[in-house]
Amino acid sequence: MKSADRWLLPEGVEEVLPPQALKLETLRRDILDLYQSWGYELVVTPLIEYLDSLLVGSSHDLDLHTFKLTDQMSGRMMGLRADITPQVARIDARNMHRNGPARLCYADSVVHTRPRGLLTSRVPIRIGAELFGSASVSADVELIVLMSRTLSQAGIGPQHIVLGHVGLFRGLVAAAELEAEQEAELFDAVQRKAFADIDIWLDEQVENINLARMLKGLCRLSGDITVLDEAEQVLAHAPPQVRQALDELRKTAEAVQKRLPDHSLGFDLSELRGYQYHTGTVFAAYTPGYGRAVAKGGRYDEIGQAYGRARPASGFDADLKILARLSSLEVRRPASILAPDEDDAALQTMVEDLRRQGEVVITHLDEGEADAALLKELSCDRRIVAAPEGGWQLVTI
Ligand SMILES: N[C@@H](Cc1c[nH]c[nH+]1)C(=O)O
Repeated sequence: MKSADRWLLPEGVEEVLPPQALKLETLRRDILDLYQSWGYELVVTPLIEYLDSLLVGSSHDLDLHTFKLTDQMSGRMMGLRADITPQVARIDARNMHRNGPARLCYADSVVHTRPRGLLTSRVPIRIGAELFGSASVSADVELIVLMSRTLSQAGIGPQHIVLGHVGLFRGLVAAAELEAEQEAELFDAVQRKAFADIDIWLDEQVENINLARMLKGLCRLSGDITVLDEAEQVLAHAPPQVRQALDELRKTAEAVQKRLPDHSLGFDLSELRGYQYHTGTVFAAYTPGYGRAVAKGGRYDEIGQAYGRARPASGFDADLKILARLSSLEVRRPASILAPDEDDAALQTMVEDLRRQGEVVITHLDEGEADAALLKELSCDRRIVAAPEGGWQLVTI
């Protein structure tokens, strides 16, 4: 190994340096304060835990993204968390003992075996909120609005919010009585939005022509709110659970539009991003200049069952590193004060007082006067000097 290669970081693994790290931390604090003001309580979940508990009830996709290693103490397999949502669902099911809704939030690193997308980190910092114990449309609306406020807090806009409902596809697939393997094939084509493939596949595999027609129509339903009217027609004779899903989606859309009147709303009725774990309304936020969802989430009512207590659940998360990258907020290191390295009680008191008032005071450790280059490097605009009449004074540089 060449010595230059020794310091090379693995692909998708990066350091965050000043001033970006300050921006990231500022956003983390502000967003967690926002969640607290909405009643979401902070939880901290372990970075590493036994694989079987980490992956309980989770998708094949999450399994693929999870780094695995052997625990030297127990000999059991452990995994590095690739998502925090299932851990928080477990906390709600096993530890919280709440009868009413539980609102929880988090901000922590996750690790991925491979990046989720082009230019995506393998060590994102997930920040998110989850609400357990309410199956209402209002709970989804609360989370969609909070997701949007998260982006606003980070100085990200304009925002485009896209809604979908996995119950539409699921309900039609259930009615068509597809085998798991067939469902996976169709799912794959739908995710790729390969319309020609979908049509051929449905003609060959689904005998009920009405269901095949509805599935073909559903895959093409994306765009603005008029999509919901089209869906009414395409799905007019769909099974009751599909009609109910459409009804929920419309109610959610109307309430979100009222709460966020200046946001553009879009619909993608075959959005299946989190199909393996989402069960109802799904939502994502987009912003110009970033090709993927900046924040995403949805309803996942069944996950708690794996932990012994099924509760309705809904939530969203975002990668704080991406939020910091897209943020228009200016977060700068504050100007600082340079203090001499003198063992003098009056000087030390003055320094402590200034720090308590929120000033940044840096001790000048080197021999001799600080030159202009050093002052610039330390971002100093003032310094403490000996006053002619004794004691210390602050002077502007
Ligand atoms: N953790 C989910 C998003 C989500 C959060 N809460 C509910 N859903 C994902 O990675 O897609």
